[in-house]
Amino acid sequence: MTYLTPKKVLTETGQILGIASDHGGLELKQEIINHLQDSGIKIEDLGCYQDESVDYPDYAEKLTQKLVNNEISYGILVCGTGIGISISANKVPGIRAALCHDCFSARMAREHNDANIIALGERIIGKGLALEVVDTFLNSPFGGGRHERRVNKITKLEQKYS
Ligand SMILES: O=C[C@H](O)[C@H](O)[C@H](O)COP(=O)(O)O
Repeated sequence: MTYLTPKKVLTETGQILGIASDHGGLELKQEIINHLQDSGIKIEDLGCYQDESVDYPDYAEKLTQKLVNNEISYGILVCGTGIGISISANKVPGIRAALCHDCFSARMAREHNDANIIALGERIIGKGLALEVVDTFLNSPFGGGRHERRVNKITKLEQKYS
């Protein structure tokens, strides 16, 4: 079985990519939105919209709810480190949020883990690399095969402990 990249899914079907951040990720969120503007991908910005201090679990929830309701197909989350917002997102069944600050991790997150969200930390990564990491995530298909068996086991763990 061959799998499509997130970018192909999003551009060929018109499905939506969600993006959200807390105040610590606000600037990088905007840079990512600007970068993807001419990519043919429809983006929904779920906030935050101002630099006043907010709580990252609230924005992880806004985005993950849309994903589990099939209103968006993939997501990008940004906070200061990417840690809090990815931990929060991964509490939601069906979410596989991968914190990635390099292109190899971004590719593996898709190929091996079928991640549906990439998380980044604005206080950790520069804009140039962050945009390449996002592009790598969007252009990497799931590998299937042995990885599918393992991803199915992640789902089983969620079912067992929820
Ligand atoms: O993991 C958490 C994130 O990095 C937050 O963006 C960070 O904790 C916010 O910190 P502060 O309230 O000091 O801006």
